[in-house]
Amino acid sequence: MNTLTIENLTKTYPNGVKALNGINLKITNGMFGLLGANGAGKSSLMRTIASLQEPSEGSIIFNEVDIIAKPQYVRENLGYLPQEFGVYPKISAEKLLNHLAVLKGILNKKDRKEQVCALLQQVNLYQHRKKSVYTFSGGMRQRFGIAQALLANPQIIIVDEPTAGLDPEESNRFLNLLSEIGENVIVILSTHIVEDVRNLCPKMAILSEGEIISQGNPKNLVANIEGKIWTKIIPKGDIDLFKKAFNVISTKLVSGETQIRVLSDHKPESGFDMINPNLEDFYFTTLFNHNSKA
Ligand SMILES: Nc1ncnc2c1ncn2[C@@H]1O[C@H](COP(=O)(O)OP(=O)(O)OP(=O)(O)O)[C@@H](O)[C@H]1O
Repeated sequence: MNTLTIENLTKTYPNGVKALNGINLKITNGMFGLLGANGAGKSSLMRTIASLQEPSEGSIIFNEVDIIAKPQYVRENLGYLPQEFGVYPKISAEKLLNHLAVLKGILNKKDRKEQVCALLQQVNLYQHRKKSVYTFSGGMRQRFGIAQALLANPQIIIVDEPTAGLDPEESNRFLNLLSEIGENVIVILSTHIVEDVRNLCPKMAILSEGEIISQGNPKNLVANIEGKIWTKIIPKGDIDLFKKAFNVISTKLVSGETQIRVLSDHKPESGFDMINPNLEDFYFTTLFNHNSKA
């Protein structure tokens, strides 16, 4: 069993932005979802775990090794798919993966060839192996990204916002691939897409303004708000009135009509219907409660 223990992790950038503020997390094998809005600090946390930057305070222990003191240990065991992969050189996918495998320390030519071939097959890019990644679609690039992250059998895999910008079909394909990676390694999926976490992750945390404001099993978390989420279609111009009168956690357009969702222990007023909450409702409720405390 792999274990990643993060304690009191804080990151303040040189410009004074405190992107992480006292993060505590314990992550074991399986898929862990890290959910947060843009700017919440997800990439900062992922980069710090991947030892691409040092924290200002706190500790990260991976399998009993202090990886801030010994970043090499996590680097040897890590597969990382960053949010931005940068510019791809104009060489074939196969050559590029082979090159990345050398960088990952797979020096035996036969082993390397076997791994590159197996990974290209696993991510369904084998038939495109002679094409340059530069010519790939967004979904194909992300699948290539997973192939490079899986080189050298990593024990911890970090994928940062992997489905952003993918169309639904490509996104599904990518998530299916991710779910096949297995339960024997730690996979951290950082995303702002609630649906991705709901479908894939037995454990999750919500990050907001550099702090973990909730964590647990998605189903158990949603159970906490059962019977407390109410919905109503309202005239668009009345949003502010409802926001003043009730705990409006979210506003959505549904078939051109404005639907609000309200957090309340009892029916707010006539015209409201109780709904079965989903993870998105829990996410918005958590943000709402956090912001009203602030
Ligand atoms: N290198 C940096 N120098 C200064 N500030 C930074 C740096 N990187 C991130 N930030 C700031 O830290 C905060 C958290 O950013 P971060 O990229 O970690 O969030 P995120 O949740 O990954 O959001 P996004 O999905 O938009 O990247 C933001 O206010 C961002 O502007």
